[in-house]
Amino acid sequence: MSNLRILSLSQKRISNLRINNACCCEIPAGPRGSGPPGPLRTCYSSQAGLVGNDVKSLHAIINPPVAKIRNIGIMAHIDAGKTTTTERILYYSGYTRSLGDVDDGDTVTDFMAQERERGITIQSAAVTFDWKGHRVNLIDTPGHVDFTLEVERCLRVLDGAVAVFDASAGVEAQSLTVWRQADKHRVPRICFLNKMDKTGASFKYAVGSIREKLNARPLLLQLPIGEAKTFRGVVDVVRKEKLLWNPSSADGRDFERKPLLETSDPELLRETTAARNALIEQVADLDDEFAGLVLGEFSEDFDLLPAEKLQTAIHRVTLAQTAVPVLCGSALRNKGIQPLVDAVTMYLPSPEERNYEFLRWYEGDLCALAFKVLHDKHRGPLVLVRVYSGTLKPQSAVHNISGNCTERISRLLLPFADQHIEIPALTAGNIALTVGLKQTATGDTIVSSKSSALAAARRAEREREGQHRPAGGAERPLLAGVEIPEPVFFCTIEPPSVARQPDLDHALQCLQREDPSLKVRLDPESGQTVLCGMGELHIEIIHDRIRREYGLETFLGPLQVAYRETIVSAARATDTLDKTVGDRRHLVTVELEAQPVGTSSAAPVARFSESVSKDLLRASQEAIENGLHSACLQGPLLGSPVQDVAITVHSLTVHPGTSTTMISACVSRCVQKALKKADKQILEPLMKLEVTVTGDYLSPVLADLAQRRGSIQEIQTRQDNRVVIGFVPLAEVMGYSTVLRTLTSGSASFALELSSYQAMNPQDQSALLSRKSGGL
Ligand SMILES: Nc1nc2c(ncn2[C@@H]2O[C@H](COP(=O)(O)OP(=O)(O)OP(=O)(O)O)[C@@H](O)[C@H]2O)c(=O)[nH]1
Repeated sequence: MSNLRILSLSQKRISNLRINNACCCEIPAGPRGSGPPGPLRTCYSSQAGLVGNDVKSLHAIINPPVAKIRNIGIMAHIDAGKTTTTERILYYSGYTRSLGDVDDGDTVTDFMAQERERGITIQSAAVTFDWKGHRVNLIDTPGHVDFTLEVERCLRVLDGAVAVFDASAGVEAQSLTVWRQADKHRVPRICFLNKMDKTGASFKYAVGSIREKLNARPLLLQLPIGEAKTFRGVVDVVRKEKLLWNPSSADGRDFERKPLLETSDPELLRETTAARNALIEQVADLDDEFAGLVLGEFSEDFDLLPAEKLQTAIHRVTLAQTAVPVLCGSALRNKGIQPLVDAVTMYLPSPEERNYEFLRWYEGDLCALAFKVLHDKHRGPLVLVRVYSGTLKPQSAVHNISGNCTERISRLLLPFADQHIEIPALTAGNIALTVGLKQTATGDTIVSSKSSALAAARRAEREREGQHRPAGGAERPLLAGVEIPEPVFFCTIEPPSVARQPDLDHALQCLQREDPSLKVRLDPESGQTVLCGMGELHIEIIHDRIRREYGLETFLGPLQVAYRETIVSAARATDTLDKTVGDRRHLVTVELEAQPVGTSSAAPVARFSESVSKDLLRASQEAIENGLHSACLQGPLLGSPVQDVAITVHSLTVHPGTSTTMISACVSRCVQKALKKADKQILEPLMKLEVTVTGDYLSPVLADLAQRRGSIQEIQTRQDNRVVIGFVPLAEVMGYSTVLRTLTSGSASFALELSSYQAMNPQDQSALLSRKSGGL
């Protein structure tokens, strides 16, 4: 028991303990650091009684006070250094005993084999650690555009985020995208300007780009001491102290904090005083309470204003999202990470400081969101959940509102990358993995029981009525799910033999539960399975995972762009279906018109003329709409989905006894006839492209883009680089990374993001159609 008591003293010491499932404790014989490098395999049983008098202290670790919890994410542009920053944070928090390195492929959060090989973060891994009395649940999010859904899914459950930027590049395309996503979910943020050691790093430039591109108000809480090669440490503007890292300390653990003095640092002190005064004025402008303080007691001398008062006001301003604290450092050179984690605990909100409106409907009863599903070979599906209210317990039944099913949770685990600690309960504000939920998918809302869901629904409905808001959806008060973007690429996938098709179906089913941006469909003509994904990398990784995790060597067909189709003129059609099945006659006649609609609408808009009898419509509206939808799944030109169309049903006659399936079939066939008659148009995905290139390679890049039907919007100057911003059809940038590497000797980088679907011009459209009909 005495060993367990150590747990209550310092969470850090957990890493020195090894407690197996039978709850016998073991302290490693060797000194700290003598074991194998990498994460420790710490886990303990939650069985009652086993921990005796230490239950209370153990609980403090497992379920810390909610005010001390920080659910945060790290978000940024690809390669800005999120993974390296996370690794440093885990190391300094005591959870890892060696510094992982993305370049050597041994990081904790990039635990999937492909991530290690490719050096990118595919899945956001959730890790939990403690920092100076705070519990931090940290989710490392991927930066590649193919995985924006992962970012979005994580933002949904975060209370705060750290935006990491490359200080030599400032705000890049993908940072802008994630910033907008964080705005949408109203997630308070702090900024970390990483790579201050890199040639070309510029604090001033990076801060300027936050102001201009993100339209945010940066609060400079630090100033760098030196830049690029000379970067040595940072100045804490709030406290007027310098933090210098010991150059002989290999891991950056060792740094000293000293007040700035007139005698030793006159210039730095002057600069810091000016920055502090500017910070105080800026915060006072944004926070009335702080303004009162500044204008009253401390108006004569800001130096007298206690740092704590300024920090509290910065916390409020960060929470209100009227400004963003900015810090800097170099994760790779181990500088600036500890103050960054201090800032996370100091300025980012605890769960109880966020205003989640749905909480009052549950009145303290369980309400949780499943935000990620992982498949573990041994434990089956693991579902990452965030609890918003109430308590989640193992060995208990829960109700999934979204899936309308009741399931059983067998165990609860605190995630530490691929290491997990078993816990006896999960309280509001926390994030953990559940074992046992077999049907729950990403984005599902979990409550204690069906009756609890109904009670919450009634409260939500009453509230809407009270506010005279339109009813709707109140019967199922779901936490807002994550919007799933439409895939832009697809290809066929084949198992190694027909006998392995069920194995492939199983693998794809599991992968889809994990990753809702992956879509799988069956090609009705060829009978082949088709994978639809967000990008080349996305599909490549799915292919790789099927091989590694499910032992299936599959064959992918050529990667194809997911086009859409629409019509540009109206067309009318009539159809009759007359079929006798057994002794039952099914007879339907329909007349309808397909028209283009101006506004963007993925699903067909259904309209009914007055002549369609109301009774008939009531009985068959669902069947008609099913028919419309199925007809629009495959357009007449390429078999791509048809969008931006309205279908008006002018007349409908149905023989008594006709089944609804036959009505759907007749309507579907008739819509296809009308679509065939109309003038048709192919829509292609248009990508927003940002290429960062040095001046000498600008011309070849522009010439190449012109040949790719690209249109250039502007060319910005960013330090020594040129940033080309424009639009280019997706079909023209397949394999662009290889081309760009060759064109620029590997010196350029680019980011792509789906902008819209645009109409192809007639020549390009007929060239595409003849290519397709020629089987090319
Ligand atoms: N010079 C310098 N390089 C850094 C720093 N931090 C990270 N890097 C390097 O930048 C590259 C990308 O780092 P990661 O940590 O993988 O970046 P990421 O943002 O997690 O990348 P994704 O997971 O692919 O989105 C690696 O080669 C790192 O070694 C830094 O502070 N200074």
